[in-house]
Amino acid sequence: MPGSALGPKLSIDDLDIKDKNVLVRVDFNVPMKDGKILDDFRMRSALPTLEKVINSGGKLIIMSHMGRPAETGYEAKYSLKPIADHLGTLLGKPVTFAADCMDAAAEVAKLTPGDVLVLENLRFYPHEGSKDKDQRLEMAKKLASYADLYVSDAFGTAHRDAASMTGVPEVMGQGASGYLMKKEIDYFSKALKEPEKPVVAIVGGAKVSDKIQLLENMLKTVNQMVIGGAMAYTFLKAQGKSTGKSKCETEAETKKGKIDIVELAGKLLSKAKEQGVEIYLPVDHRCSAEFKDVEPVITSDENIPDDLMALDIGPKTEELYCSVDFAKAKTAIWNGPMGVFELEHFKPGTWAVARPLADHSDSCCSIVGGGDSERREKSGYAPKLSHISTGGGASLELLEGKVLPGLAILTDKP
Ligand SMILES: Nc1ncnc2c1ncn2[C@@H]1O[C@H](COP(=O)(O)OP(=O)(O)O)[C@@H](O)[C@H]1O
Ligand SMILES: O=C(OP(=O)(O)O)[C@H](O)COP(=O)(O)O
Ligand SMILES: [Mg+2]
Repeated sequence: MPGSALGPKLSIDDLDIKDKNVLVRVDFNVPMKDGKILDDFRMRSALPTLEKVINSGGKLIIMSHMGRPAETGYEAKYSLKPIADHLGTLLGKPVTFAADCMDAAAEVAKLTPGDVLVLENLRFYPHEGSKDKDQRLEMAKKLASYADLYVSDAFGTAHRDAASMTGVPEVMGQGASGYLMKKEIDYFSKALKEPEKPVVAIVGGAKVSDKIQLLENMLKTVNQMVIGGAMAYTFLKAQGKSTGKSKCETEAETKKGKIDIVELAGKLLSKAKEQGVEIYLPVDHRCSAEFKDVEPVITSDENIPDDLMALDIGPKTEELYCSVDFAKAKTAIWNGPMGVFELEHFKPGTWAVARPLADHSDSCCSIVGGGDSERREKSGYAPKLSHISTGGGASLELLEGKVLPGLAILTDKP
């Protein structure tokens, strides 16, 4: 497991913060709807690190991405301004905002010890997530110019080789981990080093092209894999079922170019069979003609009619998924909701999976990850879950055995 294999990293506690400009990369990519924050779990989780900088007399500069802006440049729905305002409430002090993350020197210069500045969404520049390292470094140099010290608390983004994650510490020649990063890595080093078997993985959500590529290696570790969310439709397509108007990803961008993930899903199903891993797929769905919170149409089987989109697993699937042997499982790893649980009518599937996990919490170590995890926590089952992680893709990559670039780049403890 990389966290432990990499050895301890320089910590925020090792830094002399007083009067220094401290640039902290956080993952404030929180779920939003109509400019409102649906779940601030990721923000609250980073507060100890932010408060440490403030209370140590540092000048705090916070940077994050938000969403996946399609075009480069400003897009109101992905602005971090509402996040900066909410952070002011959480910290109980004024938070200033730099409307252009690459032109923030004037705002930085105004900071006095204990002040807080939030930079606008890093992904408004293509450099942040560019495949071209030089382009990433160009941005990293600018960001690094604002600060004396770099701290990463963005566990949820640690699997991304982005300008702000790997470029800035490379340019500055220094990078320390914040408290959230350390807490997550410490937890996963123990829990995933040798996960107690049988292991059940529950995989859903919307980032299908990213996450499907992690499943092949996970087959080595898991005994049962329960699939929901949009991930399910790529698998059903591979089985020749109809997926209607559902969000069904068919291609993924990789370092070697585009790959066909329907084909990959088919291969995964055969491989799972060979390796004795049971894969569970939906046998019915809750659907709608449009992406709206309306009374669902329930399909009679796994096929989705052409004029409908599936937005949640159906009642028969709920029953099937509840029959998974959670009583026997010793470890359960859950990433991504079973449906669009932001919408009232499409949350039952996600809640249905949370219930058996909570019921078997005495015998099974249950780890839930992702930007939406806490709303699963709000289902009322969370107090019984073992660990709620701020990282979805990041925790899956750890489970798969990958080294997270955003962690590897941090300075080793002397
Ligand atoms: N059937 C579906 N169709 C479209 N989107 C879905 C579906 N099921 C789940 N989602 C969406 O997946 C999103 C979360 O996906 P993802 O980011 O991959 O998971 P996580 O943040 O838990 O790692 C939620 O916003 C949810 O609305
Ligand atoms: O929300 C995130 O990941 P997650 O949805 O897998 O938990 C992170 O902020 C990373 O975002 P990205 O997957 O758009 O790079
Ligand atoms: Mg997410």
